[in-house]
Amino acid sequence: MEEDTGALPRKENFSEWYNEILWRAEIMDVRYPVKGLYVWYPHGFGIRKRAYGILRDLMDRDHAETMFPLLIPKTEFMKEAEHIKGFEDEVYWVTHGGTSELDVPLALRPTSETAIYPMYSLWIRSHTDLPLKLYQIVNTFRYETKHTRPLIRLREITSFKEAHTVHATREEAEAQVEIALGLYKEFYDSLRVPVILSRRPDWDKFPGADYTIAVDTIMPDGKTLQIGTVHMLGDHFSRTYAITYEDANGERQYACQTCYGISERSIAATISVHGDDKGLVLPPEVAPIEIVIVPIIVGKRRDEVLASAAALETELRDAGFAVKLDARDMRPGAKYYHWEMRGVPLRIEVGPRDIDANTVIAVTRTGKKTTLDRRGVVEGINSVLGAFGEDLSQAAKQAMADRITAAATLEETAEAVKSGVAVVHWCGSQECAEKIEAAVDASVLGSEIRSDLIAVSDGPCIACGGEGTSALVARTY
Ligand SMILES: Nc1ncnc2c1ncn2[C@@H]1O[C@H](COS(=O)(=O)NC(=O)[C@@H](N)CS)[C@@H](O)[C@H]1O
Repeated sequence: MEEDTGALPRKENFSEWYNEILWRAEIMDVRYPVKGLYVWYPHGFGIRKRAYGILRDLMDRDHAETMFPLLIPKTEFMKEAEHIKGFEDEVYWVTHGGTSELDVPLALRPTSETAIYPMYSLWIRSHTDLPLKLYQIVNTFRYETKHTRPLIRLREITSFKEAHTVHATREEAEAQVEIALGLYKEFYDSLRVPVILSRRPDWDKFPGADYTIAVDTIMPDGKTLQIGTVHMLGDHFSRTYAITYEDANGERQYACQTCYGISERSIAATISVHGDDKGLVLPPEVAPIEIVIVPIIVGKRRDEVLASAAALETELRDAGFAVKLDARDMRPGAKYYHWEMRGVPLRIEVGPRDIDANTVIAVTRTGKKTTLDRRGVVEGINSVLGAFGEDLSQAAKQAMADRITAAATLEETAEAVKSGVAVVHWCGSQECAEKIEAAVDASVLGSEIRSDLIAVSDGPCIACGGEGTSALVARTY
């Protein structure tokens, strides 16, 4: 990769900062010659690998991972009316195999309900087959006509984790919605990304679902990014795809389902929420390189310093850290710049003075400097990295809190959404939502808000004065 040493745009110019950080920190190459498709650089892929490793650990608690085919026959895809309506403008179709036309066109999965549920119908016979909880991490394809953006709005979603669960009763499915939301909360806590949960208005729910609960974060420019969704499907799809089971009394019942998805927007949020003017700032949990060791070479003690640094690298690697010794023939400052750009959480400096004092200097990516005893250095580093992660969580939470404003009128709402999220009272009607959206040029995101940064209350709808409850209004990605 060509090394560019020019300064990054300031993060306050978020759009320019985001575009530039993707290549300067070697996340994605956006030069692939198909709109909405991008290429992972190895460093970016390393972040994805670790983030999705955490996601898999969470999902594997009580789901099984599998993989369904990419191509979906039009006959199956066209069965669920609402689902089709929601996706017909976004589906890619395969119409030929080689030079011969296919008798049934095949859809590239935009999401996999219509691939999976015909198989669920074959697999599920009795209540003893339930609950069934599967997920897959695959690429999906959506012909997005809005502005495409790497990691945020893709035409090939390369990291689409979709879970599809089947239950004997609606109560169980409702409980699964809560479990899914808990898993997503844990996942984003690991990424140190604060989230707000809310129920999407009916016109914004997943096509074919009863209701959708969304997980949003607030990006540095004040716009929200939907970084996960959980859908209660009820028996809509089980009726369409004949997913039935025999209950304990031998009666045939329709199953009740949920599905929930996360994409590489999770990576976009991590990069955007934590990054600064010097580049990426990665939580230790997802950093491809957690620690970089920089030897401070001073004249005649060069060999001694390099040997000490190499011994430290081995000890830290054996302790399980993703550690790298940067012994390049380069000024330390240039090395600091290189690894700060790539978001390495911790730098360890080793020089002659440190060898004499039997210490090392630990400097976190956000500039906190600690002198650690060389003996017990692993414990020292663990506590420094733990504190660093907590600091990231706190800073991100404070940044989100600073962007949430209670608004009692349309004017106050219009002001608040310029820099973040407005919390307003809304009666829940589509008519008032449209009035609010037209007046403030932002979207009614959702109600039934769950966030420890927002106190939900009742009050007069800011559009009609009727009985309302707290709802989110914001500009969105
Ligand atoms: N074009 C896109 N690019 C990147 N991420 C996307 C895109 N479209 C949706 N997503 C992400 O994928 C998540 C799940 O997508 S979804 O349509 O809401 N839900 C589903 O497809 C369900 N079948 C979940 S299994 C969304 O919450 C959003 O975070």
